[in-house]
Amino acid sequence: MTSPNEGQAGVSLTWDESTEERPYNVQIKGLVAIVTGGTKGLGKSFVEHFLKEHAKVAFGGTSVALGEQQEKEYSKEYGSDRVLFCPLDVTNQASFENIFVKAKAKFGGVDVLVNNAGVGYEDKDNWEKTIDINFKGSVRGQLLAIEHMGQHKGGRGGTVVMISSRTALIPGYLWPLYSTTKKAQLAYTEAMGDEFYEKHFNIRTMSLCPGLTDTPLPDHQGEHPFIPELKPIIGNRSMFVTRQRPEKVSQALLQIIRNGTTGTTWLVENNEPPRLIHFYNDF
Ligand SMILES: NC(=O)C1=CN([C@@H]2O[C@H](COP(=O)(O)OP(=O)(O)OC[C@H]3O[C@@H](n4cnc5c(N)ncnc54)[C@H](O)[C@@H]3O)[C@@H](O)[C@H]2O)C=CC1
Ligand SMILES: CCCCCC(=O)/C=C/C=C\C/C=C\C/C=C\CCCC(=O)O
Repeated sequence: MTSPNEGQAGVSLTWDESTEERPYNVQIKGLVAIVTGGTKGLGKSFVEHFLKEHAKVAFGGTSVALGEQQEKEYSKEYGSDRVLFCPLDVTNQASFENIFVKAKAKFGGVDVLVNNAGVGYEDKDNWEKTIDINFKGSVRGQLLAIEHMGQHKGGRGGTVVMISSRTALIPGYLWPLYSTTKKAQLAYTEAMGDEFYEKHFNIRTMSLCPGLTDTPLPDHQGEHPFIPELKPIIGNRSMFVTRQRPEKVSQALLQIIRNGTTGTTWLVENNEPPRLIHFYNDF
């Protein structure tokens, strides 16, 4: 049986179909990764970890001046042949397709998509952005990955990682819609992670669910996201939770890209190593 990693840089494996084990051992060095929302927070940390591990990275985001500045800095440190910034809005099909096209033109192919861009709006003026970016943006990314990475279209196959959230597993009352989009993204990923798709496209799809992490995103804690009158009630409570360091999530990301099986869901919280989540024990 052909390996799911066949064609990815530095990888040539076979597997035994009679077992459930998939001997993934993907090398990060030499891979070409796309990271969405890559200029800040977790995305920035992912970009830097890929570069440190000798991968090539196309990163995109809506903060164009910041992204261009970072591209210059990374080029100096890691070489201009290993990094590319593209303005990217994951809600826009042409914009999202552009980063695949540019990455393939510069690097010769794409091996990994990290669907990281995400927001947490819950208020009456902005809530639809949370669905458009977190859920619809992730679906758009998955479909583009199949189109541009799938071996049925001449791609070399690869890996999609959805950055979901602990709140997809245990929804929080402070972020009901955000939790919902993350749960929807998780359900979609589980289905797209079926071996059926892996066999057709040679693409693994997995979810990584971080717990609270030290980035700009959770900074509205202490204020209710859509009912300001609740601020005094929730303020103290939310401050008890320690935010983990972004590099712990990046290390988890690299670990599951190296060894994770398609369709799996991983929780990374409290600065601990990633933990495989087993669903459906009661079914
Ligand atoms: N920080 C946390 O506690 C946790 C974060 N996450 C998830 O991690 C991911 C990254 O979040 P953080 O780094 O924490 O947040 P962040 O706010 O620091 O970064 C989000 C990034 O997404 C970009 N972005 C927003 N809208 C976009 C769009 N339409 N197109 C392209 N890029 C866009 C932003 O410009 C920013 O660079 C999100 O999906 C978030 O839901 C998951 C669990 C915990
Ligand atoms: C958009 C808001 C940021 C969402 C952060 C996220 O994705 C993951 C958070 C993980 C853990 C949060 C845990 C506790 C937060 C502390 C207090 C809130 C209480 C929520 C509750 O009890 O339901």
